[in-house]
Amino acid sequence: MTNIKTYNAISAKGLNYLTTHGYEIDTTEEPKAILLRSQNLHQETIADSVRAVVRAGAGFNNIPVDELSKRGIVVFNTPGGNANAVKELTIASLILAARPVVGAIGFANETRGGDVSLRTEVNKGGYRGTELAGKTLGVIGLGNVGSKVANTALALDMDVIGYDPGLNANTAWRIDRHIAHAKSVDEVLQQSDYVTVHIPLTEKNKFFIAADSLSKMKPGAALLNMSRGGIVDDLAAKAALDQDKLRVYITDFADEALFDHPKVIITPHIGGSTVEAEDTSALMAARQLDTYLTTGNIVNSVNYPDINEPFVTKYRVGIIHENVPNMISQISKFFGDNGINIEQLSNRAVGAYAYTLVAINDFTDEQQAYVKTALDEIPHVILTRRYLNEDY
Ligand SMILES: NC(=O)C1=CN([C@@H]2O[C@H](COP(=O)(O)OP(=O)(O)OC[C@H]3O[C@@H](n4cnc5c(N)ncnc54)[C@H](O)[C@@H]3O)[C@@H](O)[C@H]2O)C=CC1
Ligand SMILES: O=C(O)CCC(=O)C(=O)O
Repeated sequence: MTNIKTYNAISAKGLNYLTTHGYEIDTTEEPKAILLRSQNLHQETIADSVRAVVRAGAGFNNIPVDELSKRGIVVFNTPGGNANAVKELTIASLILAARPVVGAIGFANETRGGDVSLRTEVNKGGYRGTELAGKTLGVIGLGNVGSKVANTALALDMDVIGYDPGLNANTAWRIDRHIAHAKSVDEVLQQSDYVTVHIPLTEKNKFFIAADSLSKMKPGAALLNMSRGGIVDDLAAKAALDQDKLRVYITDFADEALFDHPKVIITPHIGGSTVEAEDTSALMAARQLDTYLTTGNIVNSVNYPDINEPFVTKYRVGIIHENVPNMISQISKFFGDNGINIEQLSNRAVGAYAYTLVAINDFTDEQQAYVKTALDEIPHVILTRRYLNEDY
């Protein structure tokens, strides 16, 4: 039985997939993998037995990716699995930023007793809002979430301007042609009545929206942060609200500094909390994990290159190594020197790391035992795993 350690409430869809594929869940003993949502893994000890960590979700700033990469542990996420849920909360937040719905609900509840209808009709003037139609929405980060938010805002008759220097040929097509592409963040900040950020929390993106950027925003603009605490400098946002520069700040990340502020709406990190998003993300996570542990194929890794090839031989050896010259020739020479014929060899690199997947048919028990230890002796090899094709 292969043990998977889980953290957080993982949807039964994902857990059932794993149990029906022969895994045991939530056993802390020698786990082969970890499946989690927002648990802070930076504070956990990760067992030597772990070969993969899967984040059922998009953001992976809660995972010590650099440390795990050095140990040969593949880290996955589930891109797009919860994007629609975050899009819908962002659209709801846009409406909450335009119309004082939260205050109006409170007011309606306070009018109980006496002639309720008269009391609401006479006093409702304080709850007048504005319309989104005709206003400009600036979207920073046009990935899975941001592209959906931008496209949907067009349907609300907003003008939309987006900024994402990381777009490529595969991701750019998702964005409606009516969305203006800004060349700089400043362009977005200066032109938008509403600014929404949909970028990952990385070293570079820490306090991406701080005092300087807030000062470039249109007076009376609204700011939305459904991405992560730490991407917006909350203290700077609070100061901008207090100085009437920013009209409203809506964030999905609670912060002591923001509680009870009349111009702030806080939700408790519920962007991805829908039944559909939790099911989709957990199922994606479970499938990616099972695929890696049984075939060596890597899909949606955030620290190693993806290799996804049909498993048509009896065996495979997956070799995680540093991205340095001469690795492929050393690996193929190793197999040749040990009389093992390579049917296919796939290799890809990303950043400092590379992955080589070697497909084999004739592989004696003796050769397998030797490869398991000796391959790791090649300098710059981090970890090797052998895969058996049960269907061969
Ligand atoms: N509130 C919640 O429950 C959820 C929050 N999130 C957060 O939202 C973030 C985005 O999610 P996805 O769209 O699914 O990720 P994604 O990876 O599909 O898209 C992120 C985009 O941001 C762009 N980007 C990165 N740095 C940038 C910068 N400095 N300026 C402009 N663009 C930049 C990238 O090029 C990429 O296109 C996640 O990293 C996560 O932190 C995601 C899902 C749920
Ligand atoms: O509901 C969750 O697991 C958090 C979702 C999230 O923040 C993410 O996917 O990045």
